[in-house]
Amino acid sequence: MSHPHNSSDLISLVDNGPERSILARLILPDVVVDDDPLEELHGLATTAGTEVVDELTQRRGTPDHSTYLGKGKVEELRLMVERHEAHVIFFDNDLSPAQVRNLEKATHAKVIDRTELILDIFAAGARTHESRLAVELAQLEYSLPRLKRMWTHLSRQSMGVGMRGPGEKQLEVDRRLAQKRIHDLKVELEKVESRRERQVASRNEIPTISLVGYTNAGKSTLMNALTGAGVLAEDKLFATLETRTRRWHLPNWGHVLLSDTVGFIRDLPHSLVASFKSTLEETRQADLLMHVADASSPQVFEQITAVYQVLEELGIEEKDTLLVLNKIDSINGPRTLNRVLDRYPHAIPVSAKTHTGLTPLCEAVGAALAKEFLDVEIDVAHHDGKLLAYLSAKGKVESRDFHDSHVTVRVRMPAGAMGEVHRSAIRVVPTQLTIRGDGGTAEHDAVEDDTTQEPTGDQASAHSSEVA
Ligand SMILES: Nc1nc2c(ncn2[C@@H]2O[C@H](COP(=O)(O)OP(=O)(O)OP(=O)(O)O)[C@@H](O)[C@H]2O)c(=O)[nH]1
Ligand SMILES: [Mg+2]
Repeated sequence: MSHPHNSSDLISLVDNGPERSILARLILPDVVVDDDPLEELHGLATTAGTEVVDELTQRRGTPDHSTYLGKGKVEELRLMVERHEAHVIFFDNDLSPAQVRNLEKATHAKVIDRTELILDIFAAGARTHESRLAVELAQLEYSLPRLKRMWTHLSRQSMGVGMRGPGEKQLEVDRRLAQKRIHDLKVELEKVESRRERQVASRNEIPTISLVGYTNAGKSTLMNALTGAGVLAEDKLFATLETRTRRWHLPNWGHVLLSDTVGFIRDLPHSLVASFKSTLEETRQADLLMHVADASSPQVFEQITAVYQVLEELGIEEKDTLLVLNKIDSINGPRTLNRVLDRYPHAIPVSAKTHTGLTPLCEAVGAALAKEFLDVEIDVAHHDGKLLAYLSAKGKVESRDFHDSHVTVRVRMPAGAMGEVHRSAIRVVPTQLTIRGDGGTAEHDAVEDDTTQEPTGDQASAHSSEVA
């Protein structure tokens, strides 16, 4: 037995190499797949830190009741596990607790379904108090009906830091305790949510734009290209798990706030979407969404649809949205791009990497904001303190000129707040404001002021500069 991995459990615990994983997917008849139906799962498996050693797919009318895949395929999986000494099998599908148990018994490997894998990635990447609460809640809600512990990596166990979210604790707590913890987490998250809601709302005089999109579409790269911010952008799924808001000087417009946030994925676990509500507060309150899609992906249409589905689930699909087709530098031939533009003629092609198309993008953002905000000169009676306060609260006041009978206020107002202005003002005239800068020299000042957003761990340095 010379193979280093042909060893007892004890030795494999001190083996710090990546866990070996096998990918599996059942393709049901109504599912359209391209040449590589396991590409996304492969990305998830490597993001989770495992080494993919083999893969298997099966087309079938319905899943098998007890083992999800058919008997022959389960036997194939068992042989693969044996041959590669694999630790874990990832399924691109969601499995019932009984199916997981039966598959684990038949293959002698850990079986992780798609939801659990995504939860694991979020748990490993969560850096802030807020996102940790959200992930722990989602993991507990997933594991409660199963009363199982979440998957932990061998390497992490051996390093003594194997706990992700509820992790080992889950084994010890009974159902009642888990329910109590879920209750407490919900209460805590509600507090965080309402604090965040107030905080984001307090910046409402500055137009806010939120980047949304499928994971790995290039949102963070675009944020960096537009604002010069140094947010983390990586070729891995869910590189961003928290919201970062930066000041962005939009040419011919002035300062706006740009938020980069967590990416979406198809079949994103519902519990996760719900618990990420506070992390997505900037997106919920944004004046405009920039939906970034990877135009070079063969799955671009499915990904765009998946993003709209998650937005709908969050109740924010009604917003003004600009579709941005990113990565046009890596599209082979204009036909692929035209195929997307045929379906989405108003989309804006860019490359965040080579900075192509950023000028038309800025123009489109300015035009979209112009529909939402008005630059106006308003004459207000001296005694109308209420209206003066309203203008300061809702708009961005540029100047006040005091005259004998009235005050002339030059202000940028959200279109939706103009009703009250027209009711009380002496006179309202549209103007073209010259928006002044904010005094700062850097165009990418961070605006985050949330004390709960304390980065910890190995990404601390990447994030610390953003807490203002
Ligand atoms: N070729 C090409 N690659 C790009 C472009 N924009 C981003 N990328 C690459 O795509 C990968 C993902 O980029 P990110 O900016 O991290 O994507 P994201 O949407 O923020 O991803 P998550 O935060 O993980 O959801 C990185 O490897 C980038 O270098 C582009 O315009 N062209
Ligand atoms: Mg990102």
